Amino acid sequence: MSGTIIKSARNTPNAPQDLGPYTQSVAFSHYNNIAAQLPVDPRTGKMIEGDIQAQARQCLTNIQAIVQSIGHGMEDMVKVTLFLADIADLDAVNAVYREFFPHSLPTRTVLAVAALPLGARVQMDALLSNGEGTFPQAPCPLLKLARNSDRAPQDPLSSQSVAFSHYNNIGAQLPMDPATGALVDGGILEQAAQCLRNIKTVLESIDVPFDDIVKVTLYLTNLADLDAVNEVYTTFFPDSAIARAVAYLPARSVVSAVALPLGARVQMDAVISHGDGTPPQLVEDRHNLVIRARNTDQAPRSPLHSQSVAFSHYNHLSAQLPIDPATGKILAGCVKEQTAQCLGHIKTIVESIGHVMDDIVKVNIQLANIADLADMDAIYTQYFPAYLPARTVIGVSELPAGALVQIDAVMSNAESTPPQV
Ligand SMILES: CC(=[NH2+])C(=O)[O-]
Repeated sequence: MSGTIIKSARNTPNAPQDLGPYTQSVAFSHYNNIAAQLPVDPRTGKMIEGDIQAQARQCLTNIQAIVQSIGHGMEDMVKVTLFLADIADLDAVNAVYREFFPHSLPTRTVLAVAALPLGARVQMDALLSNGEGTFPQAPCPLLKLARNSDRAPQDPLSSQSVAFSHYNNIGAQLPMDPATGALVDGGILEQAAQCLRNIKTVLESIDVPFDDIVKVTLYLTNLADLDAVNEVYTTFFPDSAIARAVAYLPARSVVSAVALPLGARVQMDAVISHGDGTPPQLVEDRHNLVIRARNTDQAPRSPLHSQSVAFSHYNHLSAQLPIDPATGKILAGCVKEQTAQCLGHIKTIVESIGHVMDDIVKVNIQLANIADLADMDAIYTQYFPAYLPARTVIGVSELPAGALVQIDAVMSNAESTPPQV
């Protein structure tokens, strides 16, 4: 599809530019993907001195500088993901976070991870609404819709769902009972079921079917819980008779967190197709909504997710582990070989649906050892020689079967799926 897609990849000197091979913001269609921001002062290119609040303020100042450099404001934010080195820092970060979102709260996902680049204590990435669009969309005034329901857990610092254009974003749902505001009793099975029930409740509150989910990210504090979570997951997906008939499963990524808010063992966030859109799309468009889930035998298949799920002008790719196609097992090799294997799978999936790597707008990378970052980058840049997507890198405590790296991606989808407006 290269050549028909016009992405807008932009950098400003008012935010850090040279911390890795990424573009600060990559806009396509009605969304703009903001690369993870570290607490680095753009004037020195170095981590700032200071406590966790100073670090949080610098991350948000960098995001604000990027957003303002492209004519937007923080009120246009749809989603923020907040990565902490220590979950105990959350209250301190929240106090700063609130200052940057006085009026309109994006959805939010919070997790503590094993390590962040440069030894930072905090990092944040973001998704921005992009009403002006990129070619082939014409600029038009669009409304962002942030909605909350009393029937799902309330979070004073996150909207439950923020819809814009043809997508809706659901903030991370903890296994919280909305009636008590506390975690549900029980173990991982009960917690996983409550996360999914909360997502379902949020969707019902805005009259959106569960199978309109295109991507789910699971955050687990212990990967040994994954089989139990999957057991519950498959009782929720597919949901409707139509989705069961085609065995529809959203794209999916699993992230190993060191800790989650409230001491939860699991949380989940989701990206939703939004057939009715926000104005000027028509509610009637919902009836023509097409979600295109695709798999190729040339890349690892899973009974738990589709390799790629396209809707409207975006396509979501499931996280790719460095699975060796010859053995079906994690490639026995160093991080460079494993990175090439993950990106090789992504390239195969991308090409199987008629796209090229340059159509990718955002990449998320999990490293088992953050010290592998430079080696991973050495391979990464070979896959993006001409243009660099926005990007987020985290160090995780664990990856399945001892893998060293896992990578997922979001891709522009200029051909679109109906409704085409
Ligand atoms: C710092 C960052 N966003 C990256 O991808 O290396």
